[in-house]
Amino acid sequence: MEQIKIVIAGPRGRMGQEAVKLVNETEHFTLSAVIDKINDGEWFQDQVRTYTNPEQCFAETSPDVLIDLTTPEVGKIHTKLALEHGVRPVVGTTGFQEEDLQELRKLAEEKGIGAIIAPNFAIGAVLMMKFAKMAARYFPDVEIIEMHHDKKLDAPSGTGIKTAEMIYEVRGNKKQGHPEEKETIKGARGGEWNGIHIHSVRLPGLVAHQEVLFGGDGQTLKIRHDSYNRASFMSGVKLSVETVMKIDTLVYGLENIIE
Ligand SMILES: NC(=O)c1ccc[n+]([C@@H]2O[C@H](COP(=O)([O-])OP(=O)(O)OC[C@H]3O[C@@H](n4cnc5c(N)ncnc54)[C@H](O)[C@@H]3O)[C@@H](O)[C@H]2O)c1
Ligand SMILES: O=C(O)C1=N[C@H](C(=O)O)CCC1
Repeated sequence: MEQIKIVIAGPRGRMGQEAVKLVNETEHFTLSAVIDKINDGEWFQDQVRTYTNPEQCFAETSPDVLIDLTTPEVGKIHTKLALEHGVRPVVGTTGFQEEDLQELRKLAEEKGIGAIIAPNFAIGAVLMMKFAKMAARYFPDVEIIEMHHDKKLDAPSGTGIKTAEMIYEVRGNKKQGHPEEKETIKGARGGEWNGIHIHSVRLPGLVAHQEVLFGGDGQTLKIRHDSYNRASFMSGVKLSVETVMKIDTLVYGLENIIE
């Protein structure tokens, strides 16, 4: 199998550390360099050079793929720079808006290279979203409760937003609850996107969890996924790296690349 040369941005982070392990343990993956916000020019784990300047990194190491696991603002910059340098981004970083996706898709297509932005790499989470989309056809009343560790920067989570988008595709906009309901404490009903309420819980001890709660006449349906560690995301990262080499547009969401 042909070697895929990979740069990882955010290699010291919770996800970055797992991604480094994945790349080192996968025979046809090679780590070319890492991009960090500190340690410019230093060796990373006695293995590859650290760059703080992504453009210099891409120019000097000519990788095939960038795996970005940083922060919402940094991730957007890295993804754009990667595409401009002909490097295929696999992005787990969350916080991308619709207009970011549009701009990046245009850039990927102009360059004729693939890009994958996946709010959740865990296969179980992707199935949870697909099942939620199926259920929404029969249960249009739904609320999303996403629960994450308390170091998370963005709320709602990328997964929460993606789930709402997938439900919206079949259900459309719908006002839920009492037409005259009023919040006596601001935010009590969570965030709302096209009538879908998303509640964000942040607690120490959690990793990444989500429940999609449907209600109908005399019944409820709960679809829940739990990631107990970051290894749960790595088979999705591996699949994304392999797939991004074969496509020539931007794919948003792993549900579009798994059967
Ligand atoms: N798609 C998924 O399945 C999935 C799963 C878990 C986390 N995430 C997302 O991945 C991102 C990272 O999560 P985490 O828990 O690993 O966070 P983290 O805070 O542990 O790691 C982020 C890392 O990015 C680094 N960083 C910050 N600025 C940088 C810069 N300018 N250049 C290079 N590196 C920089 C930080 O030093 C840190 O090590 C978040 O956006 C999170 O929401 C996605
Ligand atoms: O730990 C995080 O941060 C996670 N973020 C993703 C999201 O925002 O949906 C997915 C799971 C973990």
